[in-house]
Amino acid sequence: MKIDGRHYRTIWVAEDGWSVEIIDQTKLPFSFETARLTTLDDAARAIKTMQVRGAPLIGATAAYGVCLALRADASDAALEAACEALLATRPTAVNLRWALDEMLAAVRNQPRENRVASAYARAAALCDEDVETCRRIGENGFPLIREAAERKPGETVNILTHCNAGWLACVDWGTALAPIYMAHNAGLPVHVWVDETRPRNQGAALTAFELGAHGVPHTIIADNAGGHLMQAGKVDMCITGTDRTTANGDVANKIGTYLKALAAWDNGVPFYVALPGSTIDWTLQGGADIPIEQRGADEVTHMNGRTADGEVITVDIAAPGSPAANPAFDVTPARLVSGLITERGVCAATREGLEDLFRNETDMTSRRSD
Ligand SMILES: CSC[C@@H](O)[C@@H](O)C(=O)COP(=O)(O)O
Repeated sequence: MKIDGRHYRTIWVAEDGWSVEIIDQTKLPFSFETARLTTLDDAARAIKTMQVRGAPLIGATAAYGVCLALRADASDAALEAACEALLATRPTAVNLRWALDEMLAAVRNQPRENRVASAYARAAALCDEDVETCRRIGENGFPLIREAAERKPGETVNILTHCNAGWLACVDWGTALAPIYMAHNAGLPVHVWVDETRPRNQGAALTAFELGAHGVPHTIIADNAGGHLMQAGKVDMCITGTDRTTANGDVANKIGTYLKALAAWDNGVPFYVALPGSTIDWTLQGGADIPIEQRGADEVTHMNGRTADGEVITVDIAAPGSPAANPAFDVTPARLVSGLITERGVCAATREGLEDLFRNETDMTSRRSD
């Protein structure tokens, strides 16, 4: 997508042909900065500290992390150690394990002297595939918005989203936001309610930033406002992303997604979840088994912001000394999900729905656990 007229992906190989550049998302929305990754540790740190985040982008960064590790040491032991280190960075998004499996499959049987080139080729292909996958998610979700527009001619379609599942969370386009970009580009009148998404504010900071950069009308709301807006008839549909979807259609996504799905259910508002096939964990039969990342209490007790002087600072917002808990994701049961928007089409959030679209993948288990 474009920033100030220049097209960016969220991750790319630098002009030197080997180091990896990312958009540093910890600096957004106040400044647009890129960062350079030159080692495995850089890549692991970028994922852990959320310079890059969002399920598909975590996978893409891990793929390049393997490339950087192999440049230093292309042995089997180093390859295994790199995958272990990257896998340990964040537990919930299954795209991380998927991407590492893809990288292992691409390089494991190669002679050492070929491994670096094979790794870079596979990582680049993974990124290209992610762009195409997200574009197709956009195409497949677009008719849902068009149909909503047809039901209220001349009026704006209001879509609520949670967290950031836009191009900043992927390599380009996004998942939940891709259909919205397609609808906006096609001239449909869309408006997005952007949940601020405490504690890290991915909605207020990232979703609002990228929608604004693309000229999509949007309004940031406090996380607790969605239910009220739905009761007032001001939400036509919700679309979110997901970090892991289990074989029965349960979806893990940023904390607070479940409450939005409950409110949508109670108000008869369609609740769609957009995802690439790489986000499906066929090894899990239900959401209760999804590992939920527990992040630092400081993210709850503190907030980043910019002062009137333009300085970006962190401030305390909680009673000093009070403990805080920070589960970063929750699970929305499949029964609350109106449909899953994938690169292969839209399906019911059921085992049958997913298997119909991804028949070839249903026997897929992690290559690492073979
Ligand atoms: C296309 S991204 C889907 C999810 O990864 C996204 O909605 C989300 O929850 C991201 O969480 P984050 O903690 O910012 O990585």
